[in-house]
Amino acid sequence: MSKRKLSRQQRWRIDKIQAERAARAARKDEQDSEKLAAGEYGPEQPGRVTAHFGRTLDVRPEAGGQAVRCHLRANLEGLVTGDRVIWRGRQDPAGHTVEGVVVARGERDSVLERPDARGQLKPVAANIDQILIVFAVEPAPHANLIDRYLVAAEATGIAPVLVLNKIDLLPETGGELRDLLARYEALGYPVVSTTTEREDGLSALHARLAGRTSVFVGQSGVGKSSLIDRLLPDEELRIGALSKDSRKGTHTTTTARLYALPAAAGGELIDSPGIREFGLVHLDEQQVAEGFIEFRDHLGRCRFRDCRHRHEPGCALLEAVERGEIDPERFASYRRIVDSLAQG
Ligand SMILES: Nc1nc2c(ncn2[C@@H]2O[C@H](COP(=O)(O)OP(=O)(O)OP(=O)(O)O)[C@@H](O)[C@H]2O)c(=O)[nH]1
Ligand SMILES: [Zn+2]
Repeated sequence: MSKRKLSRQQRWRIDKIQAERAARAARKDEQDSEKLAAGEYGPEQPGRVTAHFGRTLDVRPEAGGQAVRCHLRANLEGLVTGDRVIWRGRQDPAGHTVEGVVVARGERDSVLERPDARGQLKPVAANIDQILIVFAVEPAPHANLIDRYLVAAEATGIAPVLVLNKIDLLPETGGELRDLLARYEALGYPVVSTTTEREDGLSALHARLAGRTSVFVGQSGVGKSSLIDRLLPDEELRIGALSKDSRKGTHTTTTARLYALPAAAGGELIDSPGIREFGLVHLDEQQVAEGFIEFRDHLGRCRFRDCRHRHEPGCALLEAVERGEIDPERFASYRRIVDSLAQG
């Protein structure tokens, strides 16, 4: 980034704005302390962040019920959708919780990050149990594309699940796609087939989502929106209402949102346009190799510590391919991804 020189005038203005902002936050925090001390807020209770807008966020009580608009104590930073928190609610005279204050953040099991405008990784959602990688009979996926998504998912430590959508378009025999999927099932990845064109087309997916927090990712046109619309029929209106809000300029950023699935078995979905684009992140060569799960047993066993698994003698990966322990197509796919890194 080019270094921009700020005039003294600009510098002064920025300092002034920042000072005002800090003073405002301190004032708010002081008011909170007074209210907390005066017992205006109820007891501490667990909750989960369902949306966030800067220092304001929506928290759904663990005990159930509607999300409550909350703000953060001054010492808390960087909360994202999906975070577990401890918060306290304030009730109006009628006994409705009207607002709240978040006092602590819970431990995170996992976090999904995205590069911001400056290319710096920023958390966008937390406590996700599985990444559903959606692909479809049409447009047909390349094996390499699936591998790219799997590698990106493995790098987050969150379990990937492959979702094959539009199976209504599948030819009788199943064809190449079935063989492709068998390869991933053999590696231990769960594969779920879906179609939005049949009444019961989502039953296997429902079973997968139950009791877990999931995100959907995948290429354009594979049917993510269609699947999510079917899973959250009641949310459609809410999403519509929200986008009307943002047109008025209330919330200009598109935050990730956490939705409870209406299905009896429960489960949660976190969704945002940014999350759907997941998979286009930059990884290094080591992360790519580790993202191929069947390589893991062989990594670190090459003769040369800095082996790049190309033509080096004593390369444990090449030997595993030779012995048939690693699928040559997966190895070729690994190569292609590493080569594309060099170009990017
Ligand atoms: N035949 C068939 N078509 C489907 C199915 N699911 C979705 N479609 C169609 O596929 C097209 C793309 O679906 P979308 O839900 O917009 O796909 P998307 O992944 O959200 O795409 P982006 O918004 O571009 O990321 C639409 O015309 C859908 O009607 C399915 O199960 N079977
Ligand atoms: Zn090697």
